[in-house]
Amino acid sequence: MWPRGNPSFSKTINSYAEKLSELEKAVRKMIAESFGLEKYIDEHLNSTNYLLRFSKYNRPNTPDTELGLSPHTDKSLMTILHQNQVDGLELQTKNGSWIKFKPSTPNSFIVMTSESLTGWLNGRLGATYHRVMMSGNEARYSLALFSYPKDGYVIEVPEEMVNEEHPLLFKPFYYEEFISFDYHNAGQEAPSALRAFCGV
Ligand SMILES: O=C(O)CCC(=O)C(=O)O
Ligand SMILES: [Fe+2]
Repeated sequence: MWPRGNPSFSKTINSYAEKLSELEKAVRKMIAESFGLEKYIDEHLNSTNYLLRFSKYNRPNTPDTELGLSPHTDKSLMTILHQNQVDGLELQTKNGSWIKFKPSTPNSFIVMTSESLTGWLNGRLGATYHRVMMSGNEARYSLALFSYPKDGYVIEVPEEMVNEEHPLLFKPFYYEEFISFDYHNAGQEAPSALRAFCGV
């Protein structure tokens, strides 16, 4: 888009991503604490990379509602989404119904748990199944920050997460191998690519 670069845009986006990654870390720390996993937090947070994705969804070609993005779970640890004033994100509840995400203010974010976090927590938090549905006359813009484990970091269920009530669900895995598996087995999306990849 900018063959000679755009330092000012790049600086703004970098500082946005930096702040958002702090939010992501704070939430992941709270989740880990709620499961008594304090001793793993520093190592976990320090072995994370981030990716910020910009998306534009054109307004639908028809007066009806159109699919903007197919239902899926993200493969990351967590995803934080921020959008313009045009809604469209929908989340599936446990009973299979879809609910619309309505940000309470233009500055609201939504934090979603994704498959790699499910893997680390031995399934104790599910991955959010979500999609984008477009209606109306305006384009939708969204920014998604994905957190994911660095190459070479083994995601292994902590022993504290395994007991009689919660038997081990996942073998240790590398994120990069999981992504590659998912890429080559796109049909395995639902219910869980992770289960297909490294389920016990
Ligand atoms: O645009 C959105 O709200 C959702 C984007 C999304 O689900 C994704 O990029 O994985
Ligand atoms: Fe997604």
